[in-house]
Amino acid sequence: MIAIKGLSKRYGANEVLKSIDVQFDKGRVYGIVGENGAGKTTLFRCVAGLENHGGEISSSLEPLKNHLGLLLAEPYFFPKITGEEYVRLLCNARGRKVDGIDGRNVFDLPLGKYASAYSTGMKKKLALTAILLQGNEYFVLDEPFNGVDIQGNIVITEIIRNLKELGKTVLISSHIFSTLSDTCDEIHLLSGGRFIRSVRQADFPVLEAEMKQAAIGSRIEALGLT
Ligand SMILES: Nc1ncnc2c1ncn2[C@@H]1O[C@H](COP(=O)(O)OP(=O)(O)OP(=O)(O)O)[C@@H](O)[C@H]1O
Repeated sequence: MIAIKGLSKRYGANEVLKSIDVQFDKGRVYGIVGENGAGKTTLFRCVAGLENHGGEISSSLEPLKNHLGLLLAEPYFFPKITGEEYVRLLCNARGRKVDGIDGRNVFDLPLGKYASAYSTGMKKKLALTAILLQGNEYFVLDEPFNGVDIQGNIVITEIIRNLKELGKTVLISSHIFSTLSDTCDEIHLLSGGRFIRSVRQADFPVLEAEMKQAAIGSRIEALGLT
């Protein structure tokens, strides 16, 4: 469980998160949606302990950052480190030995090659593999499906379902509604620094319809296409 109370974050005059209160429970998958710049990544970075912020973030396993795997939307890798070395480095940081790494290479990555030379999708798969093998309890996945091939997306969807069954807590952001409705128990809509809508599975179609209506409105007519 992760409990967030009065979370606020500003960059200079830009107040990105405004006193957010929310709880993320064990064995549940949460989707975070919101338009570009709404603050999803900022929220995730705060949860992962990468940003100073107002308010409190606590968890049933402390310190939270030692049990949390963060998948960044654009993972960065130091040059001259192979995929295998990266996975081992992250696992060692948690005092975890990785045996039979080749057998656990679910995305068939070229682990002997430099990670910095991987494609965008391969980098994401590598970063995800590493946080999975770390044996985390909490997973914060910023746009995990974006840039990943169809097979990879299918595997990631199954992995998320598996994490839920194992009782892990998973937060995901995505700009593709179906990826969230396939995996999440709840979806929170972030706007103006707050969660303005929080819906459970049964109401996902309602939320999707609302967001579609708000997105399209009369914009297409305004284009005056003929
Ligand atoms: N390091 C930073 N310094 C200053 N402003 C920042 C910084 N990081 C993010 N911001 C600002 O915070 C706001 C939220 O950004 P954030 O990246 O969290 O949004 P997001 O919801 O993840 O967007 P997207 O869907 O485009 O990825 C934006 O206005 C952004 O410009």
